[in-house]
Amino acid sequence: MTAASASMAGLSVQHVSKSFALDGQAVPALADVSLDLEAGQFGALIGPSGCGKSTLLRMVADVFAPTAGHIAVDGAPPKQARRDHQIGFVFQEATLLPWRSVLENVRLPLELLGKSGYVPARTPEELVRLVGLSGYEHARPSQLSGGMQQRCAIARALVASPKILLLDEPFGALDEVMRYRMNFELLRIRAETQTTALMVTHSIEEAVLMADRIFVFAAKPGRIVETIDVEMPRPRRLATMDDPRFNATVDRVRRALFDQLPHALDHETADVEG
Ligand SMILES: Nc1ncnc2c1ncn2[C@@H]1O[C@H](COP(=O)(O)OP(=O)(O)OP(=O)(O)O)[C@@H](O)[C@H]1O
Repeated sequence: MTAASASMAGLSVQHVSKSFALDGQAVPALADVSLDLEAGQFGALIGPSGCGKSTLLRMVADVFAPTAGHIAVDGAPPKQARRDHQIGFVFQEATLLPWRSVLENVRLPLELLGKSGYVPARTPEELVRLVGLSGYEHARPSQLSGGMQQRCAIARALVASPKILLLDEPFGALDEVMRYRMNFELLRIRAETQTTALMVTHSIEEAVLMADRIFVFAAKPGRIVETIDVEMPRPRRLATMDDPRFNATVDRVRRALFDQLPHALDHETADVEG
């Protein structure tokens, strides 16, 4: 990739490896991972537990550095992107401050920024409306459902107008109907903000519904075994899931995931069938 195209990119991960020290040994968590997203694209990471999906997200967020390789967020190293508040992060748990109202939680990153004169692209009030929490501005997190808490967390992640939104199984704790509702809400919010997004999920359907590009991981060491472009028009709706291309893509992702474990699955089937 040239310097010019790198600066156009939403996210560039090039030959990234990560090892953790365990009992004095370096244990590889990720090996030679490369992926690209154009600005405004939605990427999904899917793979077995422990294959390093969260580790990759945390390196993009500059929680820690890769052992080898390069990451660029909108052309900048993660450290600089984080300092410039270009990274928004949403976790599986909403991690809201319980003593603060919805609006005060959304406003928090701006207060931490402490930059007088910083004018956000959208005010906290606008973001609360955008995520569908009008009327709940002054509610405490304990007065909200799990889905509403995640809406609040998404608004908080967007308040400093990040270039990239990182989502680590954001709807994993929600029931299935609420998860689909939140999927469509997130698609709508992202379409309005045009933020690049990278989401970890364990749901194949969720990955296909949301993403432009799916990165299928294998474990030990964590690596990408297949990159699948989702050729489905936007906006995506419930009817998108009836489209034959949706099911064809789900099958393709499932094959890429299960090809890693054919013997384990045969064994399971044999057990179930007695
Ligand atoms: N801070 C850390 N120190 C040591 N090892 C770590 C650390 N973070 C992650 N690991 C190890 O790296 C590997 C990948 O973990 P990671 O949480 O990234 O996987 P994951 O794919 O997100 O898993 P899951 O789907 O279960 O959330 C695991 O073996 C884990 O034990």
